[in-house]
Amino acid sequence: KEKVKITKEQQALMKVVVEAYNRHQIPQDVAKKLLQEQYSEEENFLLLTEMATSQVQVLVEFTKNIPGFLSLNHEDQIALLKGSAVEAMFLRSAQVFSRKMPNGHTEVLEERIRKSGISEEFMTPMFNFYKSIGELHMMQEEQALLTAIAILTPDRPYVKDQQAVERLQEPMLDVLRKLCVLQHPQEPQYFARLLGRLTELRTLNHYHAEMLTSWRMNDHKFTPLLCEIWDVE
Ligand SMILES: O=C(NC1CCCCC1)[C@H]([C@@H]1CCCCO1)n1c(-c2ccc(Cl)cc2)nc2cc(F)c(Cl)cc21
Repeated sequence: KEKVKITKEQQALMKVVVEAYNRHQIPQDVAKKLLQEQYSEEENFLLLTEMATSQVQVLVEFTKNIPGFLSLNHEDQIALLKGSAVEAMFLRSAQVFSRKMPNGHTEVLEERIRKSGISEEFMTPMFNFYKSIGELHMMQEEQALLTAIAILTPDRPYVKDQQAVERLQEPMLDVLRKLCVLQHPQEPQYFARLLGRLTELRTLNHYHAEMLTSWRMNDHKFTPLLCEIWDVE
């Protein structure tokens, strides 16, 4: 049985990505806000657009710290950010939802989100994803690497030099694979399950614009940054 070993370079790569991920947290805790009180549909929509806007800014800062990203062709940097921003937002929402909370808090959180104004039809796919992320009990290293791997997806629309993106994504996949083997020796399929979540994330991509425009309220206002990043307005 070959001994899996993380090399010095891979340790260094992981350290850079995890530190960048932890440095760029979402400012105020949206879960705490939602647990404190029940907001109206308009207030929930405003909360989401504010949180999502600040998350995009955080995502850009995180991405700039991914080794090699700033050496990519500039149009490709934009294409990768635009292509992954919604997935990163759902991935972060799933991680927030899956955090260990005092008894009953997750149920309150789920209830508040179900009543926040999102159309019924999107609840099942969204919460199925949140629960499948929760079942993985991901470590922060795995969360950071998975987010970096999602950003460095070579086949996003409009990416010209896909090979250059693959050359950045592969080392991340290698170190994540080794980390999964070392941290979850009883679960040989754990790495494959993690990557399977990225496939599930892409399906949420299809829904996100409709989730927003079908929010139970009139006159949906988006920030200019969200209009850029999300296919709305
Ligand atoms: O603000 C949210 N998420 C931010 C986004 C940036 C990163 C941090 C988390 C939303 C809030 C939920 C209440 C209604 C207003 O939206 N949200 C979504 C969500 C995301 C996309 C759509 Cl279209 C619909 C709902 N899922 C969440 C799961 C959670 F656990 C928590 Cl705490 C909040 C969550």
